[in-house]
Amino acid sequence: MTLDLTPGPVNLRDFETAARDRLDPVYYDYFASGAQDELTVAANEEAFRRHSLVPRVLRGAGRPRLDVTVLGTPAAMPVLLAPTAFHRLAHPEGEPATARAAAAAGVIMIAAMLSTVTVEEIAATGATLWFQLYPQPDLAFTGSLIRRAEAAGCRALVVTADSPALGRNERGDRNDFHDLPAGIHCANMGENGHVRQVVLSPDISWEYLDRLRAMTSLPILLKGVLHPRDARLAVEHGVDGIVVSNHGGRQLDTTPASLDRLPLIAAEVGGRVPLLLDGGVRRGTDVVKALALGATAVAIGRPVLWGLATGGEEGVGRVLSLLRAELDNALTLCGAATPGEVTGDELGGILA
Ligand SMILES: Cc1cc2nc3c(=O)[nH]c(=O)nc-3n(C[C@H](O)[C@H](O)[C@H](O)COP(=O)(O)O)c2cc1C
Ligand SMILES: CCCCC(=O)C(=O)O
Repeated sequence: MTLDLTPGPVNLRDFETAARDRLDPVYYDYFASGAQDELTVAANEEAFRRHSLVPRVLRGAGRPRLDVTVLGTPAAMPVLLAPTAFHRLAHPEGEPATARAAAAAGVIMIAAMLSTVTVEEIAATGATLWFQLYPQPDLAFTGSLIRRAEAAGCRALVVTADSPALGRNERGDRNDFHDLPAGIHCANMGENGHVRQVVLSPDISWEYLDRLRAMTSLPILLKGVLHPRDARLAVEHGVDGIVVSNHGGRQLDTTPASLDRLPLIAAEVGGRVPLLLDGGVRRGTDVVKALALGATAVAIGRPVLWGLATGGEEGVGRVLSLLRAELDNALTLCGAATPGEVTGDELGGILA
């Protein structure tokens, strides 16, 4: 017997390296890549580096509490699992393994419409779920998905608005990766023995959103907002929350970092609805910066996939516990007692 003394991943970036070592390179590229030159992918992480945190001292704040409630859903920390498609490409157990880890960590998982296991089976893990929807032009079908998500116990609907078409992914082109492998399919899209194609439609409009609003009493979040005027329109159209996001740089390349849009959107929305932010969150300090700039919570996409690819449920659990420990440490060092207490006052200037 050999004793394995390798420490294993100690932060979220280490998990990417570990996952790359294990994954089929084609699937690694699918998860890691962004659109075209991947400028936005890089910008998302870079934006966090440009901000500094200025701690307050001697506040006697005690150990911070990390729990939050977002649109009525309690969570153990202000970090959600962003919706990401096709978890069975990362691990044979797929989304249920992710969901079990989310449940153990007490965090909200946004289940992707394009999951490789049905929303009912993901919900059977007992995880707290929200459901992400790509609005389908077929409203009746969209309605049936919403009914299923509601029946499965999902507590909010996250409508992805940044995908009137698929972004141009050149790593996928180089790898000729355009179809799921045999045995893996979009499980929620099954209908009378065949699997429906997902439609990403440029015809979806605010009017469609009004129809969705009338179809469910679940809170609706609009995901993929970068322009303050769209944030205002979203509020006017009765949306309950906004996810400031550029889809992890996978849709329109050269969009600004989502973090850089957050203050503008926070100013426009003025606290009328909670804001979530995703894109490039890799550190507890990143979470604090997003909170300081106006987010109620953040979501992480790729790090969850790296955890899943590396160690299934345990890997995702480790990613979540590392980020939790980092957030706890960062809040403590900032002198903050709760996530809600972090304000712009805690944030230094832009260094770049
Ligand atoms: C492999 C992959 C698949 C994704 N699938 C979806 C999806 O099905 N629906 C969606 O709204 N966003 C999807 N996203 C975007 C994420 O929800 C999120 O916006 C993004 O990953 C956040 O950036 P991060 O990966 O830097 O944390 C996907 C992202 C990745 C990396
Ligand atoms: C057809 C959409 C694919 C899932 C997705 O959103 C992504 O890979 O970014």
